[in-house]
Amino acid sequence: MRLVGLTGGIASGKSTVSSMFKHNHIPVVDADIIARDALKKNSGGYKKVVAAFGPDILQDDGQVDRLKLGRIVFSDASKRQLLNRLLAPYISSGIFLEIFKLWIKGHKVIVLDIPLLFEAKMDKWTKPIVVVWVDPETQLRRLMERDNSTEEDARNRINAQMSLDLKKSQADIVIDNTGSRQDLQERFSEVLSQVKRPLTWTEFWLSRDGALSALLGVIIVILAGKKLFW
Ligand SMILES: CC(C)(COP(=O)(O)OP(=O)(O)OC[C@H]1O[C@@H](n2cnc3c(N)ncnc32)[C@H](O)[C@@H]1O)[C@@H](O)C(=O)NCCC(=O)NCCS
Ligand SMILES: Nc1ncnc2c1ncn2[C@@H]1O[C@H](COP(=O)(O)OP(=O)(O)OP(=O)(O)O)[C@@H](O)[C@H]1O
Repeated sequence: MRLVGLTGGIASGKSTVSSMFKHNHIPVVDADIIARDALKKNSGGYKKVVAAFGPDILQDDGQVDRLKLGRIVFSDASKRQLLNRLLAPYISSGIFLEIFKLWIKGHKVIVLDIPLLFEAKMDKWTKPIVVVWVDPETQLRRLMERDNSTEEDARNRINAQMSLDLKKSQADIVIDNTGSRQDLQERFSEVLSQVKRPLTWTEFWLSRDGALSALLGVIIVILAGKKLFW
């Protein structure tokens, strides 16, 4: 099984690229969705975060006010580290559960869309690592346009992550998303052929079909041994 790491900076275009993989029938595990579920009312993560940050982060309906919590953690590194520490067990277990579900279904290539792939040290589980890169001005502009946020909020979120250039330097594959959507689509097509190339033997044995083949082989050897020696 091939676990492809997909990461980048906030608003660099990960979700846009992620939807292109889904459109090409490659399953995607989206860490942002898992992190969102971990904060849903009355979940384990919710209880820990409310206990740590207090009821002021809640809306009238009892759900977490994500904009308010975002303003708190993206302007204070220690509070962001606290939030990350509280949610990390729920996010990583949620990611591995989703991978297992897809492995059982026999998927051979799975994309992990994880914004904090390097920060959470999950890059060691993935190969190749695809980094969606944009220049700082484009990133800031797109983030402010998409979220209708102030420049200060947008800069706080951008600065809360590892430098995008540093992530780019650690990538196996870089998608430069500073151009148009058409440019992105063309670059994605090149990346897709690399991601879909045949599995290596190691990746095959890690897939469901490989594990079943190995199990069948062991059973045949045992049965053949019984017939010959017993
Ligand atoms: C602080 C929260 C509530 C703000 O929610 P909001 O809906 O405004 O933002 P959203 O969740 O869509 O995140 C938008 C982007 O912010 C960035 N981001 C999210 N969390 C973090 C973080 N802890 N550190 C740095 N960047 C982050 C990512 O690029 C993400 O794609 C939310 O981001 C959160 O719960 N973050 C902690 C969980 C986490 O680490 N998620 C990233 C999973 S790898
Ligand atoms: N090539 C492009 N040209 C113009 N706009 C783009 C391009 N690629 C992405 N966008 C827009 O930029 C914004 C950010 O893209 P996207 O949401 O995919 O980033 P992201 O990396 O998933 O962000 P986050 O980290 O917040 O999840 C979106 O509004 C998206 O529509």
